[in-house]
Amino acid sequence: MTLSATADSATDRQGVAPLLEVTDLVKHFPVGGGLFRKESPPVRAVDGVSFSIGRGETLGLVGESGSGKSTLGRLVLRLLDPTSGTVTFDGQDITTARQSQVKPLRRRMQLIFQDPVSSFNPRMTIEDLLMEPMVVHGIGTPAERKRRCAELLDQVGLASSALAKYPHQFSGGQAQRIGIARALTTDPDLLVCDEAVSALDVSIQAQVLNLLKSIQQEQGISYLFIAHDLNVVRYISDRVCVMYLGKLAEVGGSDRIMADPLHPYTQALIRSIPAVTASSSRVERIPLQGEIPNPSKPPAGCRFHTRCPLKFDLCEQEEPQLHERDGSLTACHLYRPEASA
Ligand SMILES: Nc1ncnc2c1ncn2[C@@H]1O[C@H](COP(=O)(O)OP(=O)(O)OP(=O)(O)O)[C@@H](O)[C@H]1O
Repeated sequence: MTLSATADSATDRQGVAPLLEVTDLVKHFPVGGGLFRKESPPVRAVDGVSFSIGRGETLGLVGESGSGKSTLGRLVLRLLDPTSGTVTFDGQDITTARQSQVKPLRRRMQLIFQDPVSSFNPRMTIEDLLMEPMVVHGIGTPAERKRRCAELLDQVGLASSALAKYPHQFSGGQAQRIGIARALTTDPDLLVCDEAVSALDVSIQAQVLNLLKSIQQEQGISYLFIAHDLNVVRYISDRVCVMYLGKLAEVGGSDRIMADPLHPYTQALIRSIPAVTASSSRVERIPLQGEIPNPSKPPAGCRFHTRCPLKFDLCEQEEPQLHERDGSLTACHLYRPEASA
């Protein structure tokens, strides 16, 4: 049986419609061209991806640099227009909606990214920065907005004295807390966290991840949590999508993916995580061999076959579909139903 990634959707697990449903999403970026130059094949950044996110669920999205994670996150927020496919948010197709229809939805979907300070106007105080989204979306009276700024800073663990300061006066971890507070100003249902803790020290990472978890418990927000670090993704996610060169390689519960990865790419990602062995205190890791191929000219058949230690003839000829196996979905010919029959 071949299934789309929505087959293990939040609808099945929770009995209610998922908050977000992504179906066959494609984003190709045109390259080159011009008056005298031949147009090159487009960059196939996202190439037919389907998944869903339930209410209050965290879906992790992991893969090497260049696998298409950020593009996917921006498509979900309609910061980019897709080449084809649909994104449905709370029952509404946002891919075909006009920008005027998207604006009220955007209030309910916010982005947290790696370097919040670079997006902040350095001449604005933290209070002004927190006020801004509320003003743009017409939320509250000036007095209510002021009160909300102080509440939000408290929620993210910062003193209200921070309101009068400027972005450069904060450490990386504090700046990310401000980024989270700013994202919460519009009371969103979905946060897309794009490498939100990647630039932080490990101990600070854990504090910010715990903050995100506690906010989720209090407010029931859903997260699409994007990171290249599988350890970080595992810590915060209920389910994990493993992405390779614009496609999903594997989708499953985060504990299952870590304990029993099926796809050779997921296995290689896990082996590349630094680990302390029992016999020595040395950190050992087996880095992934080879480079991720050019997304303008992805390999035929399975996109991972050029780096896969388990490849066989079919892998070079036929593109594997996502198949259900042990409660997960895996796009690998090793697990096609005929292979196990
Ligand atoms: N605007 C664009 N125009 C052309 N190519 C793009 C554009 N944005 C992204 N790409 C390309 O699309 C591919 C996927 O990029 P994307 O940033 O989504 O990957 P990623 O997995 O998030 O990697 P990283 O962690 O390095 O950001 C890359 O080859 C990238 O160069």
